[in-house]
Amino acid sequence: MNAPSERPLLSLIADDLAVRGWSHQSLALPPGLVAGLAEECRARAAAGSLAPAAVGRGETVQLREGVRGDSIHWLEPGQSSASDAYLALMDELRQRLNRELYLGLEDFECHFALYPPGAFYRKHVDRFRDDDRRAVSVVAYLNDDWREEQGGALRLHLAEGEHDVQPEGGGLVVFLSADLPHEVLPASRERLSLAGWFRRRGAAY
Ligand SMILES: O=C(O)CCC(=O)C(=O)O
Ligand SMILES: [Fe+2]
Repeated sequence: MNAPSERPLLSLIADDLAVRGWSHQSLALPPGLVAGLAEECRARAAAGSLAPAAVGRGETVQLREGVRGDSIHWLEPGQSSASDAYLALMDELRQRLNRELYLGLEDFECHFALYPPGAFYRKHVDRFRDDDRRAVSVVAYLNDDWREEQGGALRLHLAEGEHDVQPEGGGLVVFLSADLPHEVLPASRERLSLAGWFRRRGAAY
């Protein structure tokens, strides 16, 4: 087994980001972690602690069902062992990206997202107009046995055309937040994920 500092997966992601600005790794997360995170997300949903997601930030924040239909819960350190394990892995990735790509990533913010059947997130970029700290986006999927005909793909609008990623449990998508328009297509079943952002220090106003 590789020591954490040697994890080849993290280097693959760094290489992809350097070469083309995005990376998709299937089976990136251990199955036990995926199961624990999915269970936590469902339990929080059942307890009513997911809130309808907003669009924008600060004074421009808006709830827009016509834009995105997911409900979310922000992760806090110490909230559960599964969440802490995920945050620890993300911190390893942050350090690796800084070491290999000199990105100067300072912190990570991340939320569970639950898209009910039919929900979608229209084409967007993740960097806010009034806050440019988000540098790298990371989405982890928590869905067992996803089938393509169930919809729910993450559609990346790349310079060379569209590329669809299925939200299969354990998969991880990483991309440069400022550069890549993307959208979540509606699905016929519930769709669980973690969406997060590595941030640089910056002048938010
Ligand atoms: O869940 C996904 O595949 C992407 C979600 C997304 O684009 C976002 O939350 O900004
Ligand atoms: Fe996004």
